[in-house]
Amino acid sequence: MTEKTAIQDQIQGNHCFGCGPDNDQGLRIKSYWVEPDKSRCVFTPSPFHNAGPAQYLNGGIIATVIDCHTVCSAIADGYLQAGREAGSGDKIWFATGKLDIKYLAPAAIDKPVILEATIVGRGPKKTILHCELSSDGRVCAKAEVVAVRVPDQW
Ligand SMILES: CC(C)(COP(=O)(O)OP(=O)(O)OC[C@H]1O[C@@H](n2cnc3c(N)ncnc32)[C@H](O)[C@@H]1OP(=O)(O)O)[C@@H](O)C(=O)NCCC(=O)NCCSC(=O)Cc1ccccc1
Repeated sequence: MTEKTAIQDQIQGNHCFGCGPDNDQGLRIKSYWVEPDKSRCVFTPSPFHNAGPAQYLNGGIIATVIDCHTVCSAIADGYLQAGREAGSGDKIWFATGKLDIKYLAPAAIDKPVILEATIVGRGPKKTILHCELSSDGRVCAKAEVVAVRVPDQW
């Protein structure tokens, strides 16, 4: 299930600030399946992504990369569950319904953060994921995300 092409590069028409290849001002994160139901993303912050203290990563950026990594994984999983290649045919689109984050430790601004998302539940209209964000070998945030299926014209 490990793929060389990022999930975001298989999905068409994504202008999202966090993950859209079509947003040239955005973070443009890239996510990859590493196991069935498990995806990974490495994001390298820029110095201006900092929190109040210059050495730490901003909490909103942390939320954005968790949101985008998990929702893109839900979208890619939607294609898998439908037995279709990601991005093929009618668009499968999910939106963030719930994003519940525990910030456990500060993440360094000058080190990559690693995100690992696991699909823990699927319903007809929603996918539930857990995500951990680590920096320098330490878990800095844990999240539960509910991604909700929305119409393709959403
Ligand atoms: C679509 C929805 C989230 C839910 O519509 P509804 O008509 O209410 O949905 P419906 O009643 O059909 O429920 C279906 C199932 O879902 C469940 N469930 C629902 N809500 C919640 C909840 N809050 N918490 C927990 N669960 C919830 C509900 O219980 C039900 O479960 P069931 O099947 O009974 O077990 C709507 O409130 C909305 O548009 N919100 C704004 C979303 C938005 O702007 N997000 C930010 C922008 S997107 C982004 O940035 C990411 C991105 C990146 C790249 C690319 C794409 C995306």
